Amino acid sequence: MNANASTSTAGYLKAQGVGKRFLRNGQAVTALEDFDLSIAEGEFVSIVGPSGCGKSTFLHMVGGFEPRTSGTISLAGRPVSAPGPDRGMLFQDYALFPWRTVLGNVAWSLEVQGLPKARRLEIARKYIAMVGLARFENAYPGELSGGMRQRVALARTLAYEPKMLLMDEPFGALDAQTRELMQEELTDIWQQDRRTVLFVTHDIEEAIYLSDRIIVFTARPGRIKADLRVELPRPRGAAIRKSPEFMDYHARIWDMLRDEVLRAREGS
Ligand SMILES: Nc1ncnc2c1ncn2[C@@H]1O[C@H](COP(=O)(O)OP(=O)(O)OP(=O)(O)O)[C@@H](O)[C@H]1O
Repeated sequence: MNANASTSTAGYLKAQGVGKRFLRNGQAVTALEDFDLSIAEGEFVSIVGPSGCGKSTFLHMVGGFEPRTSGTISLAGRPVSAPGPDRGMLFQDYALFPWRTVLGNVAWSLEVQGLPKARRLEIARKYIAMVGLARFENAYPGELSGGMRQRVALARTLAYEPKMLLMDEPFGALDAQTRELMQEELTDIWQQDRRTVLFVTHDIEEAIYLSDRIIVFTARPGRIKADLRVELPRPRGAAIRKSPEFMDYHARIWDMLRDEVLRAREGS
């Protein structure tokens, strides 16, 4: 993917002065305040932070699902004001249609775009194969494990080829072993076309394993406490998790996060 001529690669996704206030029981809750973030095209960026610091709120604003109270967000030079096919969202709950097969679920987003049937099936099959489910294209979600369902959801999001993937704790509901395997599959898939990704997680290890950059949020209102580049080589095999460099990143990030988690607890 090439950078749009009118956009510097560093500012592919650009958030400036973003703020969000909610009203809860008549009281204003400031989730984010004067928040700036710039992401380059093709970067895999994770956000970690204490519970309630505004991570999901930010992701939903980038997705165009949540209106901002202040500030601007643009993607590839275009202002973000509503959801669009240039951004693909993936959540913890797969939100698959139980009455559709794997193929039917993945082809659905292409149906919405009005693609002819033969083309829809061709693209859907390509992404189903990419997530390793070619043998299951006629299975229904109820016949699949949680990890397989999340792979279907990933294939469905990839199938409409968004410029940017927005992932909110996508592996949060999976058991530890499946989660680790899904992380490995996601990096393999990501390496094929290096789409821009913004990934929210509570799991420091997951963030280090997947990311080029990790943004550590403060307790609410969320601000950037640290912006760390992960200088681990790619491709990253499972063994990298045991390397001293990996453990050093883990210790540094947990040190920064611990204070914020404590602050968030005191404030809640
Ligand atoms: N629709 C809403 N109405 C009122 N308050 C909200 C709403 N959505 C989020 N909030 C509040 O905004 C703050 C940030 O929420 P958000 O879900 O973005 O946090 P988070 O960092 O993603 O948390 P977690 O890690 O627990 O998912 C929280 O205090 C939350 O209660």
